Amino acid sequence: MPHSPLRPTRRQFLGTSAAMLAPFAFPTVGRAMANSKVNIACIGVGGKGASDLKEVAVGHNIVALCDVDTDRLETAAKNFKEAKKFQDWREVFDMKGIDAVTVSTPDHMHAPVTLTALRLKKHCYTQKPLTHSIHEARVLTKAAAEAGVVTQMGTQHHATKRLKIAVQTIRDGVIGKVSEVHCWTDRPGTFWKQGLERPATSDTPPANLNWDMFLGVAPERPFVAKLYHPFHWRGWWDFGTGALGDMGCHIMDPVVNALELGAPTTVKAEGGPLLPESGPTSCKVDYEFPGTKHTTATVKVTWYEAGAQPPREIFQAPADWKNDTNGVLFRGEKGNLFVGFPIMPKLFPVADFENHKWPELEDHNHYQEWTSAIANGGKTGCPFSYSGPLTETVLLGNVAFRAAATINWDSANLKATGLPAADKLIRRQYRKGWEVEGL
Ligand SMILES: NC(=O)C1=CN([C@@H]2O[C@H](COP(=O)(O)OP(=O)(O)OC[C@H]3O[C@@H](n4cnc5c(N)ncnc54)[C@H](OP(=O)(O)O)[C@@H]3O)[C@@H](O)[C@H]2O)C=CC1
Ligand SMILES: O=C1CO[C@H](CO)[C@@H](O)[C@@H]1O
Repeated sequence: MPHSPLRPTRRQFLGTSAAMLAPFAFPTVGRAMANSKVNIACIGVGGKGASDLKEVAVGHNIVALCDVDTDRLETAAKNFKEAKKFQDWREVFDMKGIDAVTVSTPDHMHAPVTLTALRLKKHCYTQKPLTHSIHEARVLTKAAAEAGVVTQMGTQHHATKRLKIAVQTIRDGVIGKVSEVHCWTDRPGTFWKQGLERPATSDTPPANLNWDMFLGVAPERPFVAKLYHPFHWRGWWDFGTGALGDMGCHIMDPVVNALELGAPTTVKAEGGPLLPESGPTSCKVDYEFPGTKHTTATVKVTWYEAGAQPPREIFQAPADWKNDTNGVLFRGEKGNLFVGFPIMPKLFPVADFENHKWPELEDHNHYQEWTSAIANGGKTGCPFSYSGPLTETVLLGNVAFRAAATINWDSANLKATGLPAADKLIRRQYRKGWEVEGL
C-alpha cells in the first residue's frame, strides 16, 4: 500500500526514533567517511537544482534524482545515467545507501524535505531561504544539531572573497563601530511579479507536471499556466517568500556575519499592496538589533527592494561612482563600507582610506565545501546553526509586513509580543494530509 502523504514510512520512522534517542547537539563538522565518495540524492533538479547538482557531483556519486516535472527530471538524468529517478521525494528516502541530499525545490517544500532527511541523518544542502516559515527554521536548526550531520544553506556568495573581505574589514574595525546598515535589491518586478490577485480561471496541468506534488504542503490551488511554475511561484505566499526571502539570505548574510548579530528586537515594514496571496510590489523593512562588539549600543538595519536604495548622499561616494543593483552599505564611526552583488567592497569617503590594504582572502566553492566536509571532515560556512537564525531574521520582515504591525520580537518563544495575529504567519498550517510532525 502506498504510504500517505508525508506520513513517514517504517524506515523513516525508525530513523526519526533513533534521532530522538540521541538528543545531543553536535557541531556541524563532517566526520571522515570510510568511502570518501558521498552518495547524493538531489531533490528539485530544474532551475537552480540543475546547477546545485552539477556542483556537488564533482568527485561524488549522484545516486538519485527527483523532480515533480518529468521533463526536467529527464534533462538532469541525461548526465547521470546511473541515478534512480523519482517524481515523489518521499520515495527517495526509502532508497538505501543515500548519505546526503540537496534540496532545491521552491521555498515552501524546503522544510518538509529537509526535516525528513535530517531525521534519517542525511547530510543536507538546502537552498535559501532555509525555510518558508520562522517556526520551520527553528525546528530545522534544532534537528540538524541533533542529527550531527553536515549542513549548508545555498548562499554561495558567503564563500566568495568579496564577502569574506567585507566581513573581515568590518570585524577589523576599519570603519569603527557600526551604527546602521542598508541592504537593497532590485527584486521583485524585474525577475518576477508581485502585487497580484489570483485569477478566477484555471488550466489543465501539462502531462509532465505532477501539480499535486508541486503543491505539497501548500494549500490546494488550481493550476494556472505560467503563473507559478516554474520560477514565478516566488511572488505567491503559498510557495515563495517575496523579495526579502528570495534575496535577503544573500544580502543580509554579510551583515549578520560581520556584526555577529543575534535576533532583532523590533521589526517594522511599510509598502504595498497588502494582499492575502501575493507579496508586495515594494516594501521597506526596518530592523533594530541589540549591539555587539562591532556596533554601537543598538544597530539599525534597513531593507529596500524593487530598485529602491538608501539616499545616495549617505554613501559619501564619488559623484561618478556607479552603485550596484543589489548591495549593502555599512555606516561606521570612521566611514562607510559598501559591498555589492557582484561589486567588490569599497570604502568611503575614498580620501579617508587611500592607504587601506584589503585583507588577502580567496574564493571557495560553497557546494564542494559541503561535500568535502562530509567526505573528509571539516566545516561549512553556512551550517543550519548559522543559516537557521539568519533565515528567521530575514523572514521576520515578511511577518511585520503581512501583520501590518511593529513586531516586538520574543525570539526565545518565537512570538511577536502582544500580537497573537502574527502566530499564523510565524507557523503556517500544512495542507490536510500533508502534515509533518513538528512542523
Ligand atoms: N542560491 C542561489 O543563487 C539560488 C537559489 N535558488 C533557490 O532554489 C530554489 C529553487 O528555485 P528555482 O530553481 O529558481 O525554481 P524553479 O521553479 O525554476 O525550479 C525548482 C525545481 O524544483 C522542482 N520541484 C518543485 N517542487 C518539487 C518537489 N516537491 N519535489 C521535487 N522537485 C520539485 C521544480 O519542478 P517544476 O519544473 O515542475 O516546477 C523545478 O525543477 C528556491 O528555493 C530558490 O530560492 C534559486 C536560484 C538561485
Ligand atoms: O541569487 C539569486 C539570483 O536571482 C534569483 C532570483 O531572484 C534568486 O532566487 C537567487 O538566489
